[in-house]
Amino acid sequence: MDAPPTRPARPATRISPGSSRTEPSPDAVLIRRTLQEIAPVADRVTSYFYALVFTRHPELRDMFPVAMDTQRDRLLKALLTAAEHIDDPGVLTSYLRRLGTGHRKYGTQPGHYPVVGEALIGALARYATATWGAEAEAAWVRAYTAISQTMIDAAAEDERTSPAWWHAEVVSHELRTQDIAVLTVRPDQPYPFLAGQYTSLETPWWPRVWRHYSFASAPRADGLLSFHVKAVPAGWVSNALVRHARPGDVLRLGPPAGSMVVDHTTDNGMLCLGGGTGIAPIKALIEDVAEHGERRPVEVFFGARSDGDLYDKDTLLGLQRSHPWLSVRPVVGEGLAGQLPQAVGEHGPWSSYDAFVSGPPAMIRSGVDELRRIGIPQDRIRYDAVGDLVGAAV
Ligand SMILES: NC(=O)C1=CN([C@@H]2O[C@H](COP(=O)(O)OP(=O)(O)OC[C@H]3O[C@@H](n4cnc5c(N)ncnc54)[C@H](O)[C@@H]3O)[C@@H](O)[C@H]2O)C=CC1
Repeated sequence: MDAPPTRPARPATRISPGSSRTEPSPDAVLIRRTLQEIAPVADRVTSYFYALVFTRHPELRDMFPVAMDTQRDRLLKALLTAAEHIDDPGVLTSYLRRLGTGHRKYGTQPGHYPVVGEALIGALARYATATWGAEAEAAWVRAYTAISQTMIDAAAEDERTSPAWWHAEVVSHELRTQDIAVLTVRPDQPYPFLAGQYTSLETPWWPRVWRHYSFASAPRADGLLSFHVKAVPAGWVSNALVRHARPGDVLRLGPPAGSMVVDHTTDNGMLCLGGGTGIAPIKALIEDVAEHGERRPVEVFFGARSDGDLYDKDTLLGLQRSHPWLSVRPVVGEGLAGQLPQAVGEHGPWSSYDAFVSGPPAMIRSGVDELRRIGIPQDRIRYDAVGDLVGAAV
């Protein structure tokens, strides 16, 4: 799941606009103006921000991966995203709380926040020269103080009930295709999560490089967790997991996250689109419905580029045989922008269904568009853009 960014219509973990205020506050106006000004030079702002952090506080360098190219802008991006939505406390608070608890696994302490705040202000002052001044600085200081306090409080609260991370030993590694492996791991402590959620994962081969993976099973009585991993070109973590991981290796897991979960208070039908290894959390959702003894219709479309890529077809067809309420339709095609959503459009009607979409970012985008087109309201379409969680909040 070393996946590129996406911009779906209702990301469960992304901050979206929607404030009840009609007029932005003066602080929000200044913050947005600053953000607009730095947007064209975002790369330089990012480099300068990290240079400030590491030159002033070299001891913090060890908290970040050795090679920062893939991850280096996550922290800054998260902070800028949060600041942009400073007027939207409802959405912002839950985002920041996740960000705060998710940072526990990096070893983040309350004392680190002022360091980051200084670097943030330093980088903005240098690159947003047209907007910068006493007022803009005061607006940013207020925003950052609120942001960091929410993160610190959430981390402190989480510390009372959860570890900062879990160790998990690989207990099985099954190569399903040349590039796809199914890994099962045993966490060292109970790991509570909901079917459809994902976690962040670090391998021993790439310390401090974390990637998101969805759980491929609902919570199990034996506590084991499973993941479907596809080795993607230049994907350090995914290649390590597919080609090097063996039983006995120990990974680290962050906390669970994501809202692509089953609402057990309704018996609406479920329409699930899973593309490639995006079928993993859909399989977890099916198991969840089966365990709850529900009889709601579950219709799954499993998209893959070729027959060989339908690596989990037998498991899904097996589930279909044991559950009369479940229907699984494999959809195969090469490079097919639009084919999976089209298959959904051709069946139906779906207007009384809840929808779940999981897969590559472009598939999520076109899938969500198609689902809306066939009449499923936005608020009944669930997905987590796993490859593109703003700021890698977990
Ligand atoms: N919770 C989630 O959203 C999860 C997402 N993923 C993501 O799923 C992806 C899986 O990668 P692969 O197995 O290589 O998938 P893939 O690239 O082989 O594509 C899988 C399916 O999606 C379809 N698809 C791709 N682009 C499309 C588009 N623009 N419009 C319509 N359909 C499109 C393909 O035709 C195929 O049917 C990764 O990006 C991974 O990060 C994986 C697990 C969970």
